[in-house]
Amino acid sequence: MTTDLSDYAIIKEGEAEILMHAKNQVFYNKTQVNNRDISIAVLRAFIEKRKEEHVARLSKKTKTAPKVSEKDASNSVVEEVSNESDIIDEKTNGDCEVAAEISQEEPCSISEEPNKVTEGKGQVELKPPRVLEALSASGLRALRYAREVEGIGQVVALDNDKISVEACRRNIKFNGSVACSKVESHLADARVHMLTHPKEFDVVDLDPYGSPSVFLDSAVQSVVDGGLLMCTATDMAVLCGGNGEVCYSKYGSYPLRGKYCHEMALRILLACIESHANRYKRYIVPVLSVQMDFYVRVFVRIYSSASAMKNTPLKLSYVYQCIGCDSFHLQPIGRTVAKNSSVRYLPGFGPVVPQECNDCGKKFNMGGPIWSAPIHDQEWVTSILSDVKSMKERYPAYDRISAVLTTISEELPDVPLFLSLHNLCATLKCTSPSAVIFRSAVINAGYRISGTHVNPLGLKSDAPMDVIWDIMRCWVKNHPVKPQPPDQSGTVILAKEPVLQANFARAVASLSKAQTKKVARFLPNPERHWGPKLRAGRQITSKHISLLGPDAVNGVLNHEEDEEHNAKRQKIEDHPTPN
Ligand SMILES: C[S@@+](CC[C@H](N)C(=O)[O-])C[C@H]1O[C@@H](n2cnc3c(N)ncnc32)[C@H](O)[C@@H]1O
Ligand SMILES: [Zn+2]
Repeated sequence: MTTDLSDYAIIKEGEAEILMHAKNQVFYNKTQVNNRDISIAVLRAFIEKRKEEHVARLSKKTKTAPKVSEKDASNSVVEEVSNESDIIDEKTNGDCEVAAEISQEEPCSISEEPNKVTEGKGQVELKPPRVLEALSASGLRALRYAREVEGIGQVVALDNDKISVEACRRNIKFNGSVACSKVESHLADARVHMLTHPKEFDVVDLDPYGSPSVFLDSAVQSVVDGGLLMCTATDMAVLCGGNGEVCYSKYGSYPLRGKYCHEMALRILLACIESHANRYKRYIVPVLSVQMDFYVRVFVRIYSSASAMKNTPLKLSYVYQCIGCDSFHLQPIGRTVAKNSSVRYLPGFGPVVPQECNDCGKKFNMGGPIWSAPIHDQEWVTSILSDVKSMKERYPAYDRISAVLTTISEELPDVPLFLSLHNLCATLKCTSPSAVIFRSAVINAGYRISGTHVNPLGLKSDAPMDVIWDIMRCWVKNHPVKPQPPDQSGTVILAKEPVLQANFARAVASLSKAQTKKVARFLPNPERHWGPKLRAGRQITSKHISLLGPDAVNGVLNHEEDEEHNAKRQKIEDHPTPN
C-alpha cells in the first residue's frame, strides 16, 4: 500500500493523527471530539475501577485461600496483551496487511512473566482491557484510545466499508509503533463479529450513523461480565418524538415531545439496551449518560444474573404527559413486596393518573417505557471529573466536557426528567420568576431541586406537580395575568386556590452551583455549523448549506466534477447495496 501524502490532509486530535483524503470518502466529524474526549475519560475511569475491583476480589479470595501474601495480591494487576495472531488470521477479515507487518516488525505481546496469584482453582491475572470499536471509519477513535489511554489492551477496529478499512490501516501505520502494536483493523460486519465473539470484549464502542438499534442485540452479547458498552445515537429527531412510531419500531418506546425530550431520549436508549441485555439474562448499570451537541451517548456496564434481572421492571416506567399543561407523571412497570426474608415481584399499581389531568382537566399522552432508575453513577462522575481536571491539557475539548460533567455531577440522581420554568409560565401566560426565586420556593416547601445538563433552563425536582402548580399560583397572585379564555389550561389551573402557601424568600441552596462558583456550564459551540455530518461518500449539494455551512459546500461544489463522479462510481462498485 503506497500512500502519496500530498493527496491527504493531516488531521490531529489528541495524540492521534489521521490522513484525510481530499475526496472525503471516509467519515470524519471534528465536532465529535467532545464525544471522543468523554469516552477517553470514561475509559480511564473504567480501567481504574476494574483494577480496584480485581484487587478487591482477590483479597476477598486470598483471605480464604492460605499462603497468599498481601503483596502478591496487590501486584496482581499485570499488563499483558493477548496474542493477536488468532484474531488477525480470522477468515472473514481478509488480508490484514497492517497487522501482518506489525507482527514481523514488532512483537505484539508486551507481557512480562506475570505475577501469578492463586484464585480458587487456577491462576488469575488481570489482562489489559480489550476494546472493540465496532464502527470505526477512519480509526481516529481507536487510535486515540490506543495512544492516550494508559493500560489499555488491544483495540479492534471494524468497518464494513472497504475504503474506511483501508483508511484505518493507513492511519494505524501513520501513528507509529504504539498504534501498530495495539490497533488492528478488520473489514467485517460489526453485528457478525460481535455475535461470533460473545463475552470477549471488555469494552464495546458503538458510534453509528443515526441509530444504534440494529447493533444492540449483538453488542450486549459481546461484552464480558462487568464490561462497558459505550453507545451513541444521533437520530435525535426520532428519539425526541418527531416520528413516535419510528422510535417505537427501533427502540420499543414511545417518545413524548416535552421540553425534557433529550433526557427522555437517553432513557429510551437505556431501556432499549436493557431489554436486549435481558434476553441473555443480563442487565445494565449506567455509569454516565450524556446528551450533547446533536446526539446522546450512554456508558453502561453489563452483568449477567438471572436473579438481578428480575429487578428490571422496577427500573422502567411509562410517562403520562398532559396535553394541556405538560404536567408529567411516571408509571412504574413493576413493584416488589417484601415478605419475611423473600421478595415478590409484581406488576406496578396503576394508573397513577386519572383520565383527566388533576391540574387542568385535559387528557394524557402516554410515552415510554423509559429507564427511570439513575442514568449516572455519581461516584463515577465525580472521579471522571476530577481525573479530567487533573489532565486538562490531554483533552482537546476540555472546556466543553468539564462543563458538561460538572453539570451532571450536580443533577439530582433519582429524579427522572425535568420541568421547564418557561413552559410553566407559558401555560399560565404569566411573567417568569427568576430561577433562584422558583428554586427557593421549592426548597422552602421541603423539596429538592437541581439543574440538568441537557437544558440550561430545565429544573429537576422531586416536588409533585400539584406543589409546583401551587407555587406558580402563589406567584401569579403577586404577578397577575390578563384574563384568558375559560377553556385554556392556564385558566383552569389558576381557578383553583393553592393549598400550599409558597415562600419565595431566598433559600441558601437556591443558587445553582454554577452561579455560586461562577463557572460556565453551557458553552456556545466553538464555531458555526457544529453539528452532524453527512454519511461518508454522500454527495454534498447546495441543499446541505444549512447543515455544513457555505464554505464547506462551496468548497466541495467547486471540486472537479469528474473526480467526484469517479469516486462515486468506485463506491458503488465496491458496495452495490448501500447500508
Ligand atoms: C459515524 S461513522 C463512525 C465514526 C467513528 N467512530 C469516529 O469516531 O470517527 C460510522 C461507520 O460505521 C460503518 N458501518 C456502518 N454499518 C456497519 C456495519 N454493519 N458493520 C461495520 N461497520 C459499519 C460505516 O461504514 C461508517 O464508517
Ligand atoms: Zn394538565
